Amino acid sequence: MATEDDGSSSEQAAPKAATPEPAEPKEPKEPKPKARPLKRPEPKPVPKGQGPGPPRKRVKQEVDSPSHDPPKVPVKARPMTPTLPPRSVSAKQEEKEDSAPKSPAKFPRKSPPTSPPSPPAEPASSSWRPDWKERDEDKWWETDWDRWGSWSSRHSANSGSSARWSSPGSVRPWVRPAEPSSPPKPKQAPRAGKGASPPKPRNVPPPRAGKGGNTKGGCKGGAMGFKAAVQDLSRRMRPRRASRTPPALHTTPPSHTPSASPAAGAAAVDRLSVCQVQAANLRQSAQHLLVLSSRTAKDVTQELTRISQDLLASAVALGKIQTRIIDGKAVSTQVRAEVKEMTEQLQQEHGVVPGIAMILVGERQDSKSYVANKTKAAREVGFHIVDVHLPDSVAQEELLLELQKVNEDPKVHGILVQLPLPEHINEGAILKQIRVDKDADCFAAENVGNLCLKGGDPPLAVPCTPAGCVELLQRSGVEVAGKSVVVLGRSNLVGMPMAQLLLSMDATVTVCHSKSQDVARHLSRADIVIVAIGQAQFVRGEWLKPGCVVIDVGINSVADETKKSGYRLVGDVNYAEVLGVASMVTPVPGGVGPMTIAMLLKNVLNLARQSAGLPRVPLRREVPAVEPQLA
Ligand SMILES: Nc1nc2c(c(=O)[nH]1)N[C@@H](CN(C=O)c1ccc(C(=O)N[C@@H](CCC(=O)O)C(=O)O)cc1)CN2
Repeated sequence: MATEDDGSSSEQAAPKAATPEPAEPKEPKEPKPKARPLKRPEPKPVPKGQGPGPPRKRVKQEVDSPSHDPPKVPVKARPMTPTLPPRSVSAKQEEKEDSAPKSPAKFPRKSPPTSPPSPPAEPASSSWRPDWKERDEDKWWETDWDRWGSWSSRHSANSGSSARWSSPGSVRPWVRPAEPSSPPKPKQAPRAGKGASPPKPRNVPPPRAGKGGNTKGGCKGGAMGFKAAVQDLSRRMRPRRASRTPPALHTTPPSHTPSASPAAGAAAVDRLSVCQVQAANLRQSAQHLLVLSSRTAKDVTQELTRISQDLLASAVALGKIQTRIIDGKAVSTQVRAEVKEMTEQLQQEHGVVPGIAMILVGERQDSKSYVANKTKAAREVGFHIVDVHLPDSVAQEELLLELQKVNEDPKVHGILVQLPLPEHINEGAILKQIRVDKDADCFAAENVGNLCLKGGDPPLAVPCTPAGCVELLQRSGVEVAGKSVVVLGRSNLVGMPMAQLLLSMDATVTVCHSKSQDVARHLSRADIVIVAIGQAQFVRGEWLKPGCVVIDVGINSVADETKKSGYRLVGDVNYAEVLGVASMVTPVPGGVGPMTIAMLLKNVLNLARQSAGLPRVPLRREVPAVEPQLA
């Protein structure tokens, strides 16, 4: 895709200076589970410290016209300081929210329990479904502000794929706890050689009268056809030479080596075993469906969903899930190209050039690098740029004065104060002074409030990183409405607004944080997982529900002697383990990070449009839903 220098690759960005109180990546103390053989060496936590760059004495305020001057902070100027590796972006936020020291036990590294407590009874779908049918026009994400409606429904589904998830019969059930099985009873073994549960036979619930008065043993609209089909499925699933005791799933993933060696032979047996268990499970599922055919369509749909989950688990065990890598760099390039086009149009048709003020305080290498990349990206799309760089030692009043200037500058439509600010500056007091209609990051209380309010005004901008995550999901064809989403982290920058955004898109959102119990259990039920906790490679593959979508917001450095810099960037998710389990994952670097910058540009464009009385541009392109891919 694009080769343009967007500052999003690890080559382009400068190493990030550490903060005085760095968040150490908390690596597991427990031994790793036996099965999924991971050759990845444990990264050593890197000592972090404050970047030693001499504080600048000058106050720089430069006005940059589009496509003229080179960046004020050269992108390639990145002193490689192995002892000053980039620190986690989200860690700092998490530090701020929880003053108490974190204990690794708060995010325990352990397998999801095989028998979690029974889920609460699912509410009748009609009583809790959002009023999406009436509110097709309220999907603010892809509509003009003028058509703004209830915040709760503004993302509501109006597409076929959404309806699929919202219809009464297709409400995705909770992942069931393990239940005592009836024969054939395969010996249970961890998924893909790890602690998770393989498909398990379920107890058949006693038949009951179906809703809608259909008590005669049939779903509405063709029970006999369905029954016959299930019988046929059951017959076809029956093993030709059924073994009395189905073999257990093996604890190692099947090998793909040619079958000449004894090891390959053993691997083939492994694969055969897995297939046999899978067939046994399917056969039992079909039998179960036979019983369920006397029940309601909802029961049957739930059972079908469970079967598909079991199939996904089997696919994981067989090494058959192909995890799609969501290319944030490519998507961000696309978004920036769209912003550029719309900027040109805005200038031609209305004579408005979007203007952004970037306020950077201090000499943190990471902040300097991000601001340099933002400046470069803003220049590329044709924005007017005001670049303010203040020394570390700047007084709060002086910073406020600079802020006042850009607040009053009519050429500036969006203001960005790069975070974090030095310790002696009251961050909240500064952010409060940004004019709400120039709040490019959606930090202002009014904008944050509107993000949360049902039926309130729309926020004038959307928080950049969460908006980037949503954009990645949408452009990857991932439907959010009705899905179970777990957000790990509750920072003001990512976790909190992310959860609100997803809630407004009709997701069922669970927020886990440093005080949450049994994070793995929450994760094992999530269709979509968004991780922003600032702990290197914290989320394990075995915790995840097969086929889920993983968005990794973390940026952490770990020591890597093979690199010239002495470190490399990793996310909050154990990427290697997630491959083959999740249906999609964002990499680090090259995932969410570049989207943060692209969405900032989009925010500023929209602020400029709104300042001219124009509606904001749609944030979304319709894309077909993507199902998990099997190899
Ligand atoms: N005012 C703000 N401050 C901060 C924000 C923010 O959204 N507004 N977010 C973060 C930092 N950030 C943007 O400012 C940011 C972080 C990471 C990236 C990025 O492109 N990362 C690359 C890797 C970069 C590297 O090699 O170091 C990637 O993930 O691929 C962009 C922006 C805190 N402050």
